[in-house]
Amino acid sequence: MALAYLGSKKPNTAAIMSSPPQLILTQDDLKKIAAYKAVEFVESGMVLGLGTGSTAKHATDRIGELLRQGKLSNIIGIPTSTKTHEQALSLGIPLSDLDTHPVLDLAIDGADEVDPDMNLVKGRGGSLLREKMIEGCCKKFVVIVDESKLVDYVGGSGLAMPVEIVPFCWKFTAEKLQSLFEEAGCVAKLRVLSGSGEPYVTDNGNFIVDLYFKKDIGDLRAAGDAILRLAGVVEHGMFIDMATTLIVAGELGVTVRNK
Ligand SMILES: O=C[C@H](O)[C@H](O)[C@H](O)COP(=O)(O)O
Repeated sequence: MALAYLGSKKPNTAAIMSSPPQLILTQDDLKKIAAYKAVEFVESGMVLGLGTGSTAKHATDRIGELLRQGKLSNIIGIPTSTKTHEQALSLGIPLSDLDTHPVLDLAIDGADEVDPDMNLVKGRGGSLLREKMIEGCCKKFVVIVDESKLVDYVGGSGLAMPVEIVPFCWKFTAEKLQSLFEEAGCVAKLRVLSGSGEPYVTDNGNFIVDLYFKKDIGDLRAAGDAILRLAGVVEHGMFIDMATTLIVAGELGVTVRNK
């Protein structure tokens, strides 16, 4: 059956009525489809990295459901944020941390952007540091996205590439970050809360500076190293060569790609 992806648009009911029967899927449906596909990789006894965000939430819900149904057992989850920690607790998923389980079998998480080489931008939900620590310790890292996340190059969506920084003299660090990528027309903005305008504070007590690029920044490893060399930077949201499997749900169905 053909899958019609309407994103957040309202369905055009007249068009639907006059065309062959189609299954109308929202963007959230696609996220759920990708998430459920990823959970097929989960086996009993695994230590699992539990991602953060609206896509990863579906995967964690599904793991909780399979545990309740007795279809999975002896799972240990390592959550990538306090939000996911709370979700997993509410689902009865046994939890641990990297101190106790420094090697994970599998992690499942969403992404904000995925480039053709499966490099990612993550952290628009603010969880990039814990995600990078945990997903860097996994034997297998399954990334789940709807097709809107696919880009030609990192930063290609025109949306943020987040960098976690210490609060101390954040303007200084933000300016340094912006000038690093002057040639790419970079604009650095401190992430603030929409209501109060106060700085957004991560689970680790840090701030986030969002970098917006007008052009391709080129060599991602060089860019990442330059960012990390700046005192005041904690971590950046480029996940370079970390994903081992990419699951994309889109208009034409689901694709699974391994690296
Ligand atoms: O900090 C947030 C994480 O990196 C998310 O995995 C990422 O922002 C994607 O989130 P969503 O699935 O909600 O688009």
